[in-house]
Amino acid sequence: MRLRNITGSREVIAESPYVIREELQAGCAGRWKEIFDNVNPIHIEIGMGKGKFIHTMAKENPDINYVGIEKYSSVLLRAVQKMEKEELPNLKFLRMDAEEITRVFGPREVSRIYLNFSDPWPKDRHARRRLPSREFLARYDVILEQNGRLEFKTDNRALFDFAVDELVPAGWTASVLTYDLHHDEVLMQGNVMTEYEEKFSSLGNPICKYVIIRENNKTAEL
Ligand SMILES: C[S@@+](CC[C@H](N)C(=O)[O-])C[C@H]1O[C@@H](n2cnc3c(N)ncnc32)[C@H](O)[C@@H]1O
Repeated sequence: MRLRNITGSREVIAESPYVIREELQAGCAGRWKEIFDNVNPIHIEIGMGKGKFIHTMAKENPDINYVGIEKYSSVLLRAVQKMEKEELPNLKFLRMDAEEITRVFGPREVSRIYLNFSDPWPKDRHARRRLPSREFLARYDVILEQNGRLEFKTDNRALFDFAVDELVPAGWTASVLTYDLHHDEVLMQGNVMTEYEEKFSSLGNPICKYVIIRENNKTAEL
């Protein structure tokens, strides 16, 4: 998702108490419990778009800290605007490219990562930009705690097949996998719909999902 560039979006974002300013991001690694002022688990969504999913999750789960990550300020602006009448101390946003994620989160600092309807980057030469690619899995390996969890859902079957194929070379194994989430009574329990999920499921597209519990990540051996 890339909205037309909105003049002033960077300035509005910088003023929001929900957004960690870009010049402060590198100083967050290893300090997230201090930032939230509690020891609750940290769950992050990478590529949050306009933020419906993470906003709902933060409201429903006050004992979990949420960090939403979005690359484009024009998109993040929409999430920030929704927060103007809200008070959610367990939610923060970062405007950044997730390629830099190990700069902003320390080893084992994150309990759960959500990838929802990630951009497909259909050209082969762009495969490493896909958020469930092996290059990104290696980054997630560093920041996820032992027994941390990665959840990925999409309606794009080609991207999902790619994501599943990337698991073995990265040394990961899916604990749960479905090609039709919305017809799976068990997995649908507690499912929070994202903006893209609402849009594409209403068109009749089946939603694929995998869940991974990461038992033997590299940082777990530190
Ligand atoms: C297709 S949208 C999905 C939005 C939302 N997760 C949903 O399901 O409705 C993907 C979002 O991921 C963001 N994104 C893509 N690559 C990213 C990256 N490397 N770092 C941070 N955000 C990224 C895009 O800007 C876009 O807003």
